Amino acid sequence: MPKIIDAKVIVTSPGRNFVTLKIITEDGVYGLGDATLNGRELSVASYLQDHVVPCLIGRDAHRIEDIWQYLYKGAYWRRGPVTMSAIAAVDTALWDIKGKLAGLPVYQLLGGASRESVMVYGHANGASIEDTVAVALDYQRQGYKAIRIQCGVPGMASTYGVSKDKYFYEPADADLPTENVWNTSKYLRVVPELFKAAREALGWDVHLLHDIHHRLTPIEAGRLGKDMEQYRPFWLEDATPAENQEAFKLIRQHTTTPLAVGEIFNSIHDCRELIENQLIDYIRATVVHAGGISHLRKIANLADLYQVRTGCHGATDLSPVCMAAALHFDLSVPNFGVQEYMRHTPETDAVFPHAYTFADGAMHPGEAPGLGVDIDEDLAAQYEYNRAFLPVNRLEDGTMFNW
Ligand SMILES: O=C(O)[C@@H](O)[C@@H](O)[C@H](O)[C@H](O)CO
Ligand SMILES: [Mg+2]
Repeated sequence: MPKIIDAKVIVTSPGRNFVTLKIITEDGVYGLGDATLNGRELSVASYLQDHVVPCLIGRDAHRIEDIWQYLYKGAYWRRGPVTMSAIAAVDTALWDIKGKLAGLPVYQLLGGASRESVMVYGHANGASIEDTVAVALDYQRQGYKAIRIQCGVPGMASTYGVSKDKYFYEPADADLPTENVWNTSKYLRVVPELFKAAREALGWDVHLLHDIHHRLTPIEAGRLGKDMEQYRPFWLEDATPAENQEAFKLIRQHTTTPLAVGEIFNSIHDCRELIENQLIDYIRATVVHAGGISHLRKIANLADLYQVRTGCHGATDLSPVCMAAALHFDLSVPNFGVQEYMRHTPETDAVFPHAYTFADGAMHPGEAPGLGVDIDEDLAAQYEYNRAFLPVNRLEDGTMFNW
């Protein structure tokens, strides 16, 4: 058996923070797993270092499901983003090891490719409608078949999803949370205008997506969905906070615009009600925050029964290790929908050399055994952890609101 003899937690910050688990077996084969929880990174690093690593030593790296159950049931305190990100890191690293030992890319172990490559969506954002459309046109020229569009709201100083740098969006930008201001009625006016302008400039052959970031009430979301139907969005994401999943019934009653939810979900139990009641069209859970490849497959299998497709979260705070794992998963599942792809900076790519590639609006995980992603530990050591927070959001009268 490939016995686990060591596991290290590597914290690095090549432009932003990443936590990576490296599991090493007796014969020197190792695997990597992403454990990054944006803005709360060190809690997962400690969970792994102090509470998980000691339990891994001496175990058979081939027994992925057994180790998953051991960590999940054994912790007693089930679920939650910290626990599930830590378990995800172990699970991902073990799939990487299994692939390397088998001499096969992970997608082959998951049943093989269900498609040639996976469609990804890029982020076009700008301060104004014109800026956003110009960036979206650039994405279209680069071959993207799906583009998320977000623009600044007139009369507001800052808006979620609109960054200083047009191409490298990074919301965790300060060592104490930045405070943003929000006005729903101004926002509700600008989004249909943005989509109208984008359809006029980009045509109808490209998929257009939009992220609401949990900021609407169900009835506001229903109205926006209805206003947007004429522009045929691919999806509206996170229309309303998803703790109250009943809310989606109200949205559904009012619109046929497809709905996507789930980037902050961490287990199948968060997804189940929305999927079984057919209240969503795309499930956004991904490898690092939802218990790893093993657990995400269970979510996808449940979703497949209800024609709900996958749309894995793929922001820059998910490391290239998560991106690689997501691509192997995407290539294999029957009910794949789309994969989010926000490019990492060259500094991040240098720390995590990887086999995955982008061409013609789609990505492929490559044919390297395992996940096809590595970590340059010497380079990683040069980038010290940098405390960084996601912003908070207030209404104009000062009320704390959803970010
Ligand atoms: O859809 C998305 O990519 C966003 O919602 C993310 O940028 C999200 O805000 C960050 O990943 C939070 O860490
Ligand atoms: Mg989102």
